Amino acid sequence: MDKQKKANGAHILALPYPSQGHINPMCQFCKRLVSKGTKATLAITNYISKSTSLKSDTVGIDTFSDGYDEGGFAQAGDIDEYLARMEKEGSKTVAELIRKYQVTNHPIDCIVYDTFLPWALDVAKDFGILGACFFTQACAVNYVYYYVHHGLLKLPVSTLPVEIPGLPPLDLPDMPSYISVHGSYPAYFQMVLNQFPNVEKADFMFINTYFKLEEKVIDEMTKMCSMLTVGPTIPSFYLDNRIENDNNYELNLFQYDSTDCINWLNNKPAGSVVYVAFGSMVSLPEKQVEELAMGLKNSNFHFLWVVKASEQEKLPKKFVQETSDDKGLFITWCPQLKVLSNKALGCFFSHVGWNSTIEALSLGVPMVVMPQWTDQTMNAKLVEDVWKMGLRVKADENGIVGREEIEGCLKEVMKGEKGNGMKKFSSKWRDLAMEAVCEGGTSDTNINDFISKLNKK
Ligand SMILES: O=c1ccn([C@@H]2O[C@H](COP(=O)(O)OP(=O)(O)O[C@H]3O[C@H](CO)[C@@H](O)[C@H](O)[C@H]3O)[C@@H](O)[C@H]2O)c(=O)[nH]1
Repeated sequence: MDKQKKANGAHILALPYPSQGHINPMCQFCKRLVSKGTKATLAITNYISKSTSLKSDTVGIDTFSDGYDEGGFAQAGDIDEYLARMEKEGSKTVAELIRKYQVTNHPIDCIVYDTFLPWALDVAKDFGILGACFFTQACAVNYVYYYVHHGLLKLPVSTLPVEIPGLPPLDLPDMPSYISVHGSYPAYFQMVLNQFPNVEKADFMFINTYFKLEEKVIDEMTKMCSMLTVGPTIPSFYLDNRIENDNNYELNLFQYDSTDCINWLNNKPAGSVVYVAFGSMVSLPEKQVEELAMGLKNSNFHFLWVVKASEQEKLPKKFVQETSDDKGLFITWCPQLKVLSNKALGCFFSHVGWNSTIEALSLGVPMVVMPQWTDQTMNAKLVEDVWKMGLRVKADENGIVGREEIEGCLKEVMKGEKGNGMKKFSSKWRDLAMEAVCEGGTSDTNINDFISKLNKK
């Protein structure tokens, strides 16, 4: 490396899976690296770049092709086709990106790639640069997939509960849905197992969790592959506040105006509002939307409900008329962290996507959880039985959660005795999240070690 290049410090190229729940943590991880003197460029797809106006003040943004420049996943329609073409086109266009930077004063030293895109490691190795994988989801979830990938847990599951070191005994509904409903979503299931075949060849393995949150399972999994916890990857303002102007997710795939909802929250008494949101992918059946609406209405708490534009017509009209304004507010997207950290918040009614979960843990907000699929079912188990900061609603035989169940769980968490215990646990997880990212904390130390190894190369 020549002198000029060395003086510029290391440059990493970050490659998230192109969805909101993967772009957010990867971009935040990049911001941490930048705050410690490393240059970071985050690659989004051509389609996302064309259809949004994403920009970041600190992280460079560049593009690659997933093979569907006119519509992304929706253009492909089929996940098998999407992943296959993304691997083919992505490998080519990420290589082009690296070549582009090679002739500048900031050549790429390392690709930090999402474990959902394991082919990126081959691209890194072809160029003789470092490859670091980044697991977005909880360690517990990934350990179950690891077990399946290595044949340590045979499917369909024949003996219950499943015993895996570092985890509580697991019944079927406690595991990721691809396992409990064996044969469901085969392409997605293959994708989560495909995180593992080449993982040992990665130079670093990062995971978006924090040590004290998943201590036992991290210790177990680390015996097999040496994971470095780097989470929670949420804006610094909400935890250690060491990074200037890092108070929001910058790369939003959904447009929104936050003024109204924050003003609305600011006028509500402390702990009085239920925040309802289901991340970027879940689409609830109309019957479930109706039961949720009635459960909220009957519980009589204030609520702030994120209903994406594509879902709005499922809302019962009478309910919207009766509750709009003072009792409830409907929005199509919001700055979730600003909402979760508002004093008016009492609890988070969530689908338990991993980002929403780790955000609630980091901000000390108790949850009522209604998992739908993928990792969410296992996250729900952890929230209720391991971290004890939330309640999981129970569905009927048709998979619908009724209004009484929703009302009962909301009342318990907001006002009940169990709710008081959950609030205490929530504060504990918040303190430990803070500790992990503050100077000398486990995540901070892992990030520092990575940077010093990177700079020595
Ligand atoms: O109004 C909103 C709603 C959400 N968010 C943010 O969007 C992200 C949503 O992520 P997550 O809670 O993980 O949900 P999904 O978008 O549904 O994430 C998908 O990807 C995750 C990571 O793989 C999985 O854990 C989930 O199950 C899967 O649905 C979070 O950072 C939220 O803060 C907002 O900013 N505003």
